[in-house]
Amino acid sequence: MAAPFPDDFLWGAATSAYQIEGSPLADGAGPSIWHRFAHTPGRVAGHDTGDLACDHYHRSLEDVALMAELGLSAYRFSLAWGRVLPEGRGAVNSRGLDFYERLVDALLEHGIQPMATLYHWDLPVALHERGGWLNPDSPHWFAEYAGTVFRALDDRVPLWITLNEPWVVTVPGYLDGQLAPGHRDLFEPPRVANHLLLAHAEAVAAYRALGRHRIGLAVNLEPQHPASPSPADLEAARRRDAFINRWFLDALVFGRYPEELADIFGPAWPEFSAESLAKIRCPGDFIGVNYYSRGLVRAAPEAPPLDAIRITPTDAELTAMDWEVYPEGLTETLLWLRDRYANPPLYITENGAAFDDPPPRDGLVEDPRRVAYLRAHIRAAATALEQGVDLRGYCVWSLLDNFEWAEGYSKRFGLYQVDPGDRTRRPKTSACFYREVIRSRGAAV
Ligand SMILES: N#[N+]C[C@@H]1[C@@H](O)[C@H](O)[C@@H](O)[C@@H]2O[C@H]12
Repeated sequence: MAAPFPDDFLWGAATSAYQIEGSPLADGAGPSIWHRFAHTPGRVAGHDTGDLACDHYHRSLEDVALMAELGLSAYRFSLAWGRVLPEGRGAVNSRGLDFYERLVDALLEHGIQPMATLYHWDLPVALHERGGWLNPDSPHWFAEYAGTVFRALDDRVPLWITLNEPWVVTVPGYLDGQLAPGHRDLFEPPRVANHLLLAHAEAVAAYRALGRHRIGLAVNLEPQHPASPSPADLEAARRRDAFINRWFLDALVFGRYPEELADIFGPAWPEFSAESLAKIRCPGDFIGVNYYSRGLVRAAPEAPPLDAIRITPTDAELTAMDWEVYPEGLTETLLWLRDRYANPPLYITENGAAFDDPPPRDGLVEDPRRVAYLRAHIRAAATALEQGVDLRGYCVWSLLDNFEWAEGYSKRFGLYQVDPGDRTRRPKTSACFYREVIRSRGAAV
């Protein structure tokens, strides 16, 4: 196929600190809520923790060499807040910053653009004990942390993401309790979400003070399709679209929350002042899109507060996460962003799939289903590009099999398999496929 991807299109892979680094308390680092959550019995499958993970903290240069072999032009990673500021505020841990400076310098030496995420869910415990994202001071804490990192790295990091998936921080973290900090409360999520948006805005302001212009926020998006044409299912899909797709982006771009949220949360939805709404209006310089699948939605009065649930289709291919393989939903999502938010610059900051990969044979792991998934989704991205979407990059989730949050190490998204024993990295055929895609600038899909 003719490759619509421009020569400066960024081909990347993505990871996050707690999921790959290991050594969460090494060299003066302070514990995060994920360190505490993973060490709480019953919270993570198989009692897995991020204590070792992929041991990236000691193998980062080896991993940069793998990225160079792939021919990546970008690498998206996150910084562990507690490595930089062990108490979340105040004293800087220079050994923590040194780790990230070495990583960034190695990436640049290999011609790989660093794309740094400031927050990928690992809030320092010291701040959580002060109320965490429920505390009205949390945006100021985040801006202090962001400013510390900008001053140390902004001369070498061209692309910044403030928050990864604030919706996941808010809903699994504070509404249904599946992820750290594991709260289950109807009144906390609206306040947490508002503080996250204020934190994003304060970090962007700190960044602008440096005179730079390539900062955004990464959101999880999935088109919501009614399971049937019934009015109840149509209404349920609309509500879930507001709840997942529009909650944060409408706030960032328009300075207002979708009206459905007041219906969904009822008395738990606060009255936000015009001043507060004006402060969260901060679209940044691009939108990061994390896309995995769509939502097939039916009305569910038995599932408050949304009264809608995502169902698993019986006649579709599913990943190991029981997510439908639905590449056309990526095109739909990118076109929706183009039309709703006036064609903003976009990066696909995560796209990938978990499958139950076989053991390696002669040092290679055969993963044809992941190859097919990536091929179909890169093609879907190309279709959106050809329709005028300002798409500037694509990152596979993930470079390495890693700690998949509450699923532990049971779900594997990597281009490289990580040996559960000695953490040896072994390429999968999807890594070979992606290397060819990058070499051909997308023509090989
Ligand atoms: N689940 N899943 C895979 C992947 C997760 O590993 C990332 O940390 C998140 O940003 C996002 O949820 C997507």
